[in-house]
Amino acid sequence: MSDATISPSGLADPAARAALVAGFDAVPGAPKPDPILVVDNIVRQFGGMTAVDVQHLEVQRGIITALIGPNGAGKTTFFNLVTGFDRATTAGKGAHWSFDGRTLDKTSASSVAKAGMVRTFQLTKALNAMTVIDNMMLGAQGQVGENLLRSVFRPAWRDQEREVEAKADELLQRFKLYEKKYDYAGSLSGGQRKLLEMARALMSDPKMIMLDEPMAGVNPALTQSLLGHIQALRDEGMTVLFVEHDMHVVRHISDWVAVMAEGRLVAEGPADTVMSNPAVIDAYLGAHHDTDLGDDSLLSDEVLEELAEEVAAEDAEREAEEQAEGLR
Ligand SMILES: Nc1ncnc2c1ncn2[C@@H]1O[C@H](COP(=O)(O)OP(=O)(O)OP(=O)(O)O)[C@@H](O)[C@H]1O
Repeated sequence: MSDATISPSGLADPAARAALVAGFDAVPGAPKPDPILVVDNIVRQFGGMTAVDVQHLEVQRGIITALIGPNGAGKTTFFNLVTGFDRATTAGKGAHWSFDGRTLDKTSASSVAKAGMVRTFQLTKALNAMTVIDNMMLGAQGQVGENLLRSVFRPAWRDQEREVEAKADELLQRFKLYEKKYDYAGSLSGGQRKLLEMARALMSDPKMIMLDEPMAGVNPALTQSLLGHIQALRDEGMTVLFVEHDMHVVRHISDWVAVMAEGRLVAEGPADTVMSNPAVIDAYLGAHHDTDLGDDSLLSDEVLEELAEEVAAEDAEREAEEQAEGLR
């Protein structure tokens, strides 16, 4: 570890974080002083379509990194691959990724979670039909044994269960869900479910948490609360990697931003730098994606002119086609 890396108490000090990220090159695949996740040559094809082709990515320990990109860029597929929920087309053919120094290429999803890298999922129907506390207990599966039912017959299990429940209670208090402990997860609001997903992920004491669109469908008041929780986790020393479409959120909490487009990593850097990077603007506009990049100044005269030219060219092409049709 270099001197620029995190202190045991985490990177709560904004100046320390700014100093740390100032040391990274703002280029795709940039090396970092103390990466917790290192990915090489991870490719995923579906039929003839390449959904992910990431040649090298390092995620720095102890900070919040946002993974952004237009719809279909491959962000969720990338999450699935590194967490063992999907298999790279290059598996066994040069794909390599390691977490906290441990190779994960051939590791199952549950082993990845045990290694300390957890991701959130939308609550499925099955989980909606369970109570909040049962969801939490499920999040701790690795601790009470691979198979909860089998564990029932172990004498030590009851004690362990009590310990795990105490931990669940603590997390539910922290995420303001304790009053809902015995409610069905399906009865929670969208925002509360996001909080539950996060709380459940924390049951396994991860070193890194991966959040897939944590703010989607959350009302503004709860968004603030979720953002606060994410920042608090980082301040306590956890590494956060999150996918998000809301660029205001990305600007607000990210220490570093990685950008994917058409499966590839196309840019990296601090939020302000990345969002004014022409490759990023192209990726979003080129995908005809109407994402608000969170800063109207991005729509410079130059960009507006380019857009007007593109629209005019498309109109002219359409007119020419219509005329040709008319002549037939
Ligand atoms: N199981 C699958 N079978 C076939 N194609 C898939 C599958 N999963 C993803 N894809 C395709 O791979 C590409 C990347 O999808 P992915 O969901 O990873 O993108 P994303 O960046 O997460 O998009 P969004 O922001 O819209 O969630 C898309 O073109 C998608 O249609």
